[in-house]
Amino acid sequence: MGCGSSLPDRDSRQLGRPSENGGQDAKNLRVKLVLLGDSGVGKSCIVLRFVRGQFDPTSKVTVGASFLSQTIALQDSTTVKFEIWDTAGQERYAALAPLYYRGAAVAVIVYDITSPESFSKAQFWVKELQKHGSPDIVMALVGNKADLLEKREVAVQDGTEYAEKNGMFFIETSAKTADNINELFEEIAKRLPRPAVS
Ligand SMILES: Nc1nc2c(ncn2[C@@H]2O[C@H](COP(=O)(O)OP(=O)(O)OP(=O)(O)O)[C@@H](O)[C@H]2O)c(=O)[nH]1
Repeated sequence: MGCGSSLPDRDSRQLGRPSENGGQDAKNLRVKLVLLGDSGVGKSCIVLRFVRGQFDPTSKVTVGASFLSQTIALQDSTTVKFEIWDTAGQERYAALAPLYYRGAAVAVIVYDITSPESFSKAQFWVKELQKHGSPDIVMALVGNKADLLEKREVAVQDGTEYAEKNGMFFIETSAKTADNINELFEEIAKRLPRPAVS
């Protein structure tokens, strides 16, 4: 289960079913977020860094999917509770992905800046979500492992341009150094549609 392998049972469920959104008001948002991307790009490590502030260099592959939640407070005193579904990137689990992205308000599509194949796979997931995801889904494109600069094979500009063309937010992160991890989730939180106040 990747970087999630060291998580306590209380918060981690393998092969669980996603829950529907709900239980939110204008000041306390609750959003379902799904992470998609090739195996090994660092999805589990991004979640572990965001939720626990940890990094596991011996991270193992995710089986099925795992679930974690984390709440952040924004400057306008809004809180956002992210219900995070970290999907398995291995091809054998691809058919399960719709279970996790269906009804998701946010999709974070991750590639590894040292792997052009993972960038192609990210584009596959963007197209899949454009066809089958919620029409108003907020999508973020993430180039992870930004600490491996000397091994970079995907230019920043390629990520930026692809994201712009597809109406996505783009950021490069490092789960290893924590660079831009909190910023990723804060930026997503700012872009969420706010529920109408009655
Ligand atoms: N240098 C570097 N290594 C990273 C980073 N993020 C993850 N890794 C390493 O990349 C490998 C895969 O990370 P995971 O988080 O398990 O990858 P995943 O995308 O969840 O993979 P699946 O579970 O198979 O879908 C592990 O060895 C991590 O230690 C990063 O930002 N920098």
